[in-house]
Amino acid sequence: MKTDSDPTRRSWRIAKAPGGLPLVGHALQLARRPLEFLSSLPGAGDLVELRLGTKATYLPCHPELVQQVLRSARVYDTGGPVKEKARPILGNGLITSDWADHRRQRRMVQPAFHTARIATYAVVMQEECAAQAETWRAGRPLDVADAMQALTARVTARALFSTEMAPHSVAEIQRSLPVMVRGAFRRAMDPTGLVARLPLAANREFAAALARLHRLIDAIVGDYRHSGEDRGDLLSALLAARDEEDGGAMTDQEVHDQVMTLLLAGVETTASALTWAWHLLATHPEAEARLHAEVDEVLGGRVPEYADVPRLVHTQRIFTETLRLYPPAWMYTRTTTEPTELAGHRLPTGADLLISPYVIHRIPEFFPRPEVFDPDRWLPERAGEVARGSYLPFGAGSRKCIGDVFGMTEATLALAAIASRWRLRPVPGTTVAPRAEMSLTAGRLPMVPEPR
Ligand code: HEM
Repeated sequence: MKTDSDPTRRSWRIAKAPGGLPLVGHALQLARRPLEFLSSLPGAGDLVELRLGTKATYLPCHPELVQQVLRSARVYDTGGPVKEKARPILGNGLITSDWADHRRQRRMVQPAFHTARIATYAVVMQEECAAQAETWRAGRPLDVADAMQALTARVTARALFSTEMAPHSVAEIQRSLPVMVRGAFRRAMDPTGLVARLPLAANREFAAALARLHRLIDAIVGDYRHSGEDRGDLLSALLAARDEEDGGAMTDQEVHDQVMTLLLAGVETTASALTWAWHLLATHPEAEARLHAEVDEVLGGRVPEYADVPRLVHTQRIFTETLRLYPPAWMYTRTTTEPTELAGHRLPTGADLLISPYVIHRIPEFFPRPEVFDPDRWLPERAGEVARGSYLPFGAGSRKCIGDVFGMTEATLALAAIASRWRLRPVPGTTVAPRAEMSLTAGRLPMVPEPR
């Protein structure tokens, strides 16, 4: 990896984003063409000020500045209007909690993602990936986005709850989660808060889906609490967690909020990235051929399992590179809790910052030929080309994705299980363009499976 130059001696370029309008500032540009607009800003400076309405908001366009923000979680806390809108949906879990409470929560949830636990969840991943590959029919087009969403919803739900309640709960989560995610995104994007209050069918569907999910999670948490067994799943780990400082357990409401948070954070992100991976493979035959060669060699026709993951190195590099080009968490926010200084620029309390892995991952200074899908840029001998701290699909610091290993393992197993049986071909005439929604999605992606 490249090393940093001394940040104290650096002279940072501070700039204002061009083209703001009176009253709305840059809000329309951000709402209409977020990826194009944000990606145009690193050319202007290392720290760029834009206005959302009348409020100054900052986009750090250099990895050192992004790292500084993400690693100072007390000063740059999660916050702002997006978090306030997420609270009624997610309650007070890892994503919505403030800095002080987050530390305690993270300590409690972390053991559920311990390597030994991931190995257990990998059994579910292995079964579901093989089952997904089984349902496809040669020559019959399928919506890959839909298939990947179904796969990751089933994996996450079964990793969470492994009991006899699983079939019903998995079906309910598959039905209600996408409605909940769409509704949450609409609310996050509406600065007025009015859309949520209109008597629209979409709002009624959202409220019903949210109520069903809450009821389901309440019932399952109640059942687990009653039985007291460790079923080896995520929920058992959450219920068993004890705070190392005060020995306390999480309340049912706290566990409930963590479960909602894990569902919202874990399903669509992994599904979007997997969908992009299939699109990239179909349009990059050399990477696809090497994937096929690797899965044939490592698996020899077997269903992939956890122990295979370390040997599926090209498969992992494909997913790593997919996350660079199309990071599902394309933008997230922080708000300052006290006056501070970034890049030598004074920021007041309450200043909002936008962190965009999508923007950083496409700056040529940090990723040579950034538009090119090149899984080999992650070969150990080429790792020096990538500037330290510039690869951010899972964030950084104390709020870094808790499900990063879970997601990587799931995606590696899914790519290997499916690629060992199928080659996915694009349906002619389909145009694919990234859509910056709750995740960075490809929208519907019809493809035709061909047996290998
Ligand atoms: C490829 C898949 C994934 C990507 C790209 C991704 C990305 C991210 C990012 C960027 C963050 C940090 C956001 C911030 O700093 O504000 C995050 C946090 C989080 N992710 Fe993931 N994630 C993925 C998969 C998962 C999975 C599978 C789970 C759970 C099963 C999960 C659960 C969470 C949780 C709970 C948080 C909040 C962590 C905290 O604040 O302590 N994610 N994720």
